[in-house]
Amino acid sequence: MRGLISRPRAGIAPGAVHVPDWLSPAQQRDLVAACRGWAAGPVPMRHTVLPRGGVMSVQTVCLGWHWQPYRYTRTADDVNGECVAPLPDALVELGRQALAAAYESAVGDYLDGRGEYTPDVALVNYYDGAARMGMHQDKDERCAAPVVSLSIGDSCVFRFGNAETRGRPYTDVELESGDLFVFGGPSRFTYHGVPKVYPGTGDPGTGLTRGRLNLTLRATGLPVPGKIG
Ligand SMILES: O=C(O)CCC(=O)C(=O)O
Ligand SMILES: [Fe+2]
Repeated sequence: MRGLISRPRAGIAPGAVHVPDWLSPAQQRDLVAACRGWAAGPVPMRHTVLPRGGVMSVQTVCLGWHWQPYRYTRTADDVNGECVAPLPDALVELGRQALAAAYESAVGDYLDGRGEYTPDVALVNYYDGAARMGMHQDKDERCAAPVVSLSIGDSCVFRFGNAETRGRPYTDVELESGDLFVFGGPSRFTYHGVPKVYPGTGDPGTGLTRGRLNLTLRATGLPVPGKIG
């Protein structure tokens, strides 16, 4: 929620930047409406089942590629076998703007050999009041391009740790609706998680009356269909 006192942008670790209130209220409303559509299909939003049978409390729908622990596929074989919806160009563009906003004049250090950032997958995560995400690394990608994370709705504690263990040292950052968090470069493989969501803290004006939405953009490094080289 936009408070009286604006929160400053913060470098949390080298390559990890928190930009509060980055999305405008209109952008948040548009993203909530779009997420509702993506959650409906062709692959419905669902709780991901982990390899040892555990079920994530967070619900997820993917765009561009379908993510399951350890792999990306074009079809959602663990859900309904349908092809995932494409990643909209508007989200790629938003990812590029996010990178520029986070890294400012240093953005060039985080771009690929072509001087670009081209995410090809978005995970849309929904947290109800009880959902959490354990400490993990985003490491199923064959590409070290930064991860862009956008938050809408209820505030949460985002725990940003270290690249060696799930434990300390870590920094707890409160992510509110509209906040951007980017981690790349030396922070790209840092363990992170969401130990707590604060129910009822989101502004219903976003269109999300309860819970928290997170959009995570990543570049998988996997081949683009129909493109050679
Ligand atoms: O919800 C968040 O802020 C983090 C999501 C995340 O780490 C992931 O989807 O890999
Ligand atoms: Fe993650």
